[in-house]
Amino acid sequence: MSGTALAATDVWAGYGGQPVLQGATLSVAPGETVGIIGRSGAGKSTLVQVLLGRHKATSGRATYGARPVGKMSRKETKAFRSVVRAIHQEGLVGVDPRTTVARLLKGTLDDARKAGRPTGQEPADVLARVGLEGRYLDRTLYSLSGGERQRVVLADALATRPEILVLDEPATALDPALRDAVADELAGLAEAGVGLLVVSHDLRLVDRLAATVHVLGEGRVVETGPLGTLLREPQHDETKALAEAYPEAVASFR
Ligand SMILES: Nc1ncnc2c1ncn2[C@@H]1O[C@H](COP(=O)(O)OP(=O)(O)OP(=O)(O)O)[C@@H](O)[C@H]1O
Repeated sequence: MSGTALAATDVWAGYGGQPVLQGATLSVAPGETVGIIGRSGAGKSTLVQVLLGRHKATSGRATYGARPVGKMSRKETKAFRSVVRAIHQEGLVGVDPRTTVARLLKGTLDDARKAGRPTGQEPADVLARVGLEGRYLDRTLYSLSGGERQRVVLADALATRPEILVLDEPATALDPALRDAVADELAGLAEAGVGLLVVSHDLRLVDRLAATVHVLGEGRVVETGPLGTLLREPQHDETKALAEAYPEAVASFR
């Protein structure tokens, strides 16, 4: 499945008949780094959920290669979930907080093996990549600090050697030093060819990680470009509003 793009094409979606996305189109493939910015409530997380097959589009398509993500068989879904990994601001949705770190990572590594992507890694190897020592293996997720948990979430995402990482506010619970360390790790992955789709209000992080940035507004992508260009010379009203909301970021691009 190498080189396969994850794409949204003219996606419409919402909640209880209320539209949020109204014709959103974008894609990310291995070797590409793509950002999504937009005002709070613009639908960034909704678009991510549609791309991951976790929220149904009312019209339009979310596809991985030629396959619609919402219509994969169980086996295909398993393979998809080990190649396209996601990190959310809420952390590990649906995982029992009493699970130990070792158990979580072992489960992920086993799933990757079953999906035909053996990694040859042990949970301790995976943890070491995010700077956590082996003593964390026996800790429950519940007992970790917010920052430790977020690093475990990242370790878990990296465990399957994904081709595309979808990051929805990946660094919110981290202190500045850790945030930089995580950004370094993610930038390194991008250099190694992992595709990144980054959603964040942290424009420094978006600029560091994403070569191409889409502005989501009015339910669709209203403007696209490198972040510096978007903020220095915003064309669309949504981009202008964002530039006004982040004066420090704009100043840093002057
Ligand atoms: N499960 C849900 N049920 C009903 N409405 C929802 C649900 N999830 C999101 N929404 C609404 O859909 C709209 C878009 O939400 P979404 O989380 O996609 O925006 P966002 O751009 O990611 O926002 P933020 O930057 O604040 O995280 C918001 O008005 C939100 O209240």
